[in-house]
This record gives sequence, C-alpha cells and structure tokens, in this order.
Amino acid sequence: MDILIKNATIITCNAQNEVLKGDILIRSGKIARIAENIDLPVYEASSVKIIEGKNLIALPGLINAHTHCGQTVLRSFADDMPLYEWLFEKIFPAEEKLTKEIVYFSSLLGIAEMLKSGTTMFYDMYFHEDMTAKAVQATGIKAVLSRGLQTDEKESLRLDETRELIYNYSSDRIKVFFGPHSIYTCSYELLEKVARLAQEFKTGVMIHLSESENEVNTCYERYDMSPVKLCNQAGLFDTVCIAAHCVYVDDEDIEIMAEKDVSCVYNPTSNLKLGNGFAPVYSMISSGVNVAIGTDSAASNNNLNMLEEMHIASLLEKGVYRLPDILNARQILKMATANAAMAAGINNTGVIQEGFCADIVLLKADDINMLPCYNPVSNVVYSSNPSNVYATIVDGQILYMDGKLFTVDEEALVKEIKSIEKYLKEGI
Ligand SMILES: N[C@@H](CCSC[C@H]1O[C@@H](n2cnc3c(=O)[nH]cnc32)[C@H](O)[C@@H]1O)C(=O)O
Ligand SMILES: [Zn+2]
Repeated sequence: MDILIKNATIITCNAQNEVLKGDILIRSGKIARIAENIDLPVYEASSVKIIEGKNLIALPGLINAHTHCGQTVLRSFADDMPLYEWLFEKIFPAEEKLTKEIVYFSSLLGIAEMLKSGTTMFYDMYFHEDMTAKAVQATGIKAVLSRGLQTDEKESLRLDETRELIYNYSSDRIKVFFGPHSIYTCSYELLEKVARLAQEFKTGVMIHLSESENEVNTCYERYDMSPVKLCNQAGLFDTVCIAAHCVYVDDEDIEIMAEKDVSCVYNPTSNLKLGNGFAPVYSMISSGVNVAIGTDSAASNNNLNMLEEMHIASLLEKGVYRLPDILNARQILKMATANAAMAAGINNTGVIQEGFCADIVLLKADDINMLPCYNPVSNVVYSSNPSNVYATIVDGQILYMDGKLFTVDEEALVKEIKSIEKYLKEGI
C-alpha cells in the first residue's frame, strides 16, 4: 500500500543537509514526492495509508555497516577479554556448534532487534550466510552479505559458498560481497584471489582491518608492512572495499585509503569492549576517507542498536581528540545513512530524496526523552533510544510500527532462542 506521511520533520541527510517540515509520498516502494503539503486526489485517497507526522521525525533508515547477524545467539557468551582470546578460545569453538538452523534464528533475532531500533539495512559477514539471506528475505530488511573466508582446508568450499550466495540470493534487497575475514586468518594468496574474484563478479569486499595492535605487529613480522599496505598490494582496494575497524592506521595508511576510496566502518563499542582502543576517524575524515558506522556483533557490543552506536561514535572521538566540535550530530547521522550506502556503492538509499527507495525511520519527537527539540538532529543522535522508534519502513513496506513487528513472529522467535540457549549451554 502506498503511504503519505503528513507534517513530519524530515531529516533528509542529502548533500545540503536539509531539514524540512512537510509531507512524504511513498509510491510503489519509492519516495515519489516530498513537499510542504501533498493533497491526494479523492479517487486515490482510499488506497493510500496516511500517517500523521506532526509529532514524528522522519530520517533515512539507519545502515549498520558491520555486523555478524548469525552470531546474535552468542550475546553475553564471552565478555571482558581481549580480541584474540575472545575469538580463538571462546568464539571460534562455540561457532562449531552453530547449525544452519541456529544461524537462521540467530539472524532473525538480530534482524528483529535492528528493525526495532530503526535499521533498514546491514552489512554482514558470517558462515551459513545462506541462512542469513533467508532471514533477510523473510523479514523484508536489506543487506549486503558475505560468507566469511579463511585459509584452511575449507578455503575453497567457502569460496564456492560465496559464488552460490551470489547466484541464489542477489536481488534488489540483497547484495553479495566477498568477505575475507582478516589478514591474520587469510593467506596472502587468498587475499589476491579474492581481489580477482570480486572484480570478475563485479562486486565488493568487506574485511576486518587493523583492528588490534597484535594484528599490526604480526603483519609487520610476517610481511614487513602494515595491514592496509598488504591489502592494497594484494589488490583488494581495486574494487569496492569496506574495511571494518581501522583502529591502528597510520598517516600513510589513511592516505592510501583515501586515494583508493576504501571506506572505513567505525565500530566504537566493539573497539572499546575488546580493549582495542579507538579508530582515528577524525583524521580519516579530514583526509577524505568515507566513514560509516557499525555495531559489530552482539557478542562483542553487546547489542545491534545503531541509535546507541551513533551516540558513542560521536562522544568517543570528541573525548580522545579533546575537541568537542568534531563529529557533530549531523556528520554522525550521515555516517549511519548516506555514507554507509556510499561505502557499498549503493546509490538509491541512505537519503530522503525523491526517486530513492522508501527506506525510512519515524521517531516519536514528543516522547519525554526527546523534549524539548531545539535541534531534531541532535535529539536523534544524542538523546534517542529504540523506544522512540515509531516505524521502520523498507522499500515502502512497514516492517515495524507502534511496537509490532509485521514480518517476525516474536513469540515463536523467543521460544526458539531460549531452546538454542539451552542447547548451547549444555553443549559447550
Ligand atoms: N570462522 C568462519 C569464517 C568466518 S565468519 C566471520 C567470523 O568473524 C568473527 N568475528 C566477529 N567479530 C569479529 C571481530 O571483531 N574481529 C574479528 N573477527 C570477528 C566471527 O566470530 C566469525 O567467526 C568459518 O569457520 O567458516
Ligand atoms: Zn566483525
């Protein structure tokens, strides 16, 4: 059904950063018109759902640019430890127990959480990624998916699974990227191969890059260069490349990233929680690097709430640079919307603009924690929480409204997750 949102405060996230007051007409999944007052002809009025928006803020759907949705069932499974211990001693062994079915419900859990907190698209790397793709199809959210790649005896199997994902699931709502996990789990030959394949399939790459000091040190020991230089040499930057973390990047790395149009995904919570530090996002932006924002997984965050992530993203940079005027609310919101779309080379979402997909979030502007509202952008970034989300709309479909998910049976999902929790507790 087409939708007309009336009298809303509209944060467009367009090039001029316009904030408007007016109506948005959604037709066939697209933003058909934005105007101060849109009157529908009588014959059309009955077939259009009207949403009164005088107390609502409309903004582009948030894009979670780095996560592992299939890992949501490992929330609070292993906390308070450094990356390598967390990953190699706790997470990888637990992941051996994750069946296809578990990854499906885990993905559904992650998607439900994201829809309830205003996310309309996410970028993901995991195994059994076909199950995540099925959960994306079933729920109506959008995603850029990748099958995580590593070097061991299953290396070529994982590449085959990537090809299958491309053939079976690529659509308007799903893009498939190659997902080399990192420079410390992939051989140099695999990185080179992925670079070739991504070009052959005309798609992109997502990778964990320069996440910990340990990663950088071992890279210098093994290859005598930084992880960023290694990826560049392997050809990974000759295609669309999304680099998650980038905590330990130096000035030369940043220069390469800017020159090669590599986008960084800033994951402030995960970097803090795993004790890795913080990404020099202000320096990256100042050098022209495109930066998006991600939550990473529920096992290292421990939530998938982009509203919270935006808030922390801004505070952390202000604090570490001791500059309160950097990464203002407007820039942060852009990172979580337009910049994220740009990172994956997607040019029909992330902005409220005529002709773009109707991927829109409506926030309640008159909730207690959102009042008063001298600046709606500030309230979204610094004050909002998921309870303020009134509706999450993807391609003009209302997937969440007024506390209700329309494409997820929440009660059944809760039951499934509880039984998975029991199984994983006993099994490990
Ligand atoms: N281990 C998989 C392939 C990798 S999928 C992506 C992997 O990234 C892992 N992961 C999640 N967060 C992080 C992070 O912050 N840094 C590095 N790896 C992570 C996650 O646990 C998962 O194993 C296999 O056996 O086929
Ligand atoms: Zn990650």
